[in-house]
Amino acid sequence: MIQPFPATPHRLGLYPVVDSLEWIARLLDAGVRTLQLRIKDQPDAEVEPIVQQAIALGKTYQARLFINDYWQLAIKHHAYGVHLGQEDLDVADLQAIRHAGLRLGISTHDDEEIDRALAVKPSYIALGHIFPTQTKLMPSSPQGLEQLKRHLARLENIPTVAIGGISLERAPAVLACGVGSIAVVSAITQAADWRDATQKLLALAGAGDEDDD
Ligand SMILES: Cc1ncc(COP(=O)(O)OP(=O)(O)O)c(N)n1
Ligand SMILES: Cc1nc(C(=O)O)sc1CCOP(=O)(O)O
Ligand SMILES: [Mg+2]
Repeated sequence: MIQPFPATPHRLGLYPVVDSLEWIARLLDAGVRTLQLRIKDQPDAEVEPIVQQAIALGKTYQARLFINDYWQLAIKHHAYGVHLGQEDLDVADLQAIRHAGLRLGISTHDDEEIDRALAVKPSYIALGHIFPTQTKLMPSSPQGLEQLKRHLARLENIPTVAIGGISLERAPAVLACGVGSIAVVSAITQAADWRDATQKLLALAGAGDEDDD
């Protein structure tokens, strides 16, 4: 029988996804407690010191820092968790991640991908992209809120994260669907006032259910 990945709080709250140590530091200082370091397609040697420092910072704030893609570095430096996409599932050593005690989040974009993700018994399932996004070139169409609701109905027993085009204005409608977390990039990193945007998003989504970590 497949062992489940370690649990996260059921509601992960506001979940910024950022690409630098500077962003990690300022968001932790602003009260964010679930976040992701997402650096794309760089050599491990360049990424390793950033991953290492980000993990150390996350621990200082007792935050839930997920490392995107670089699962070996996440294991080596004892991250809270790893986030993987469907293609990553083809190559990552899930057993090694599980044995190391890291949480695992998995991206999904349709029913088939949800089936595949559930079979791995991850810590959370991400559902995207909900709205059009400028941040990443997506091969699929936006799912919209009705599709999100449909997915959530079958995912009551696992933490869920919505991602893709979630702005401050759209966040209340996404959260009203019952999802436990909203992952955002541009709503914070492209905001005219990132601190104000972060506080407003934290007020809407919360920082996560710290008590049941
Ligand atoms: C919370 C969250 N959801 C989805 C993604 C996308 O992950 P992936 O499909 O692996 O694509 P890249 O981010 O690696 O381009 C994510 N990073 N975080
Ligand atoms: C990194 C990523 N993954 C997605 C998915 O659907 O899997 S959407 C996305 C980008 C999200 O950025 P923004 O909040 O700026 O739209
Ligand atoms: Mg990935």
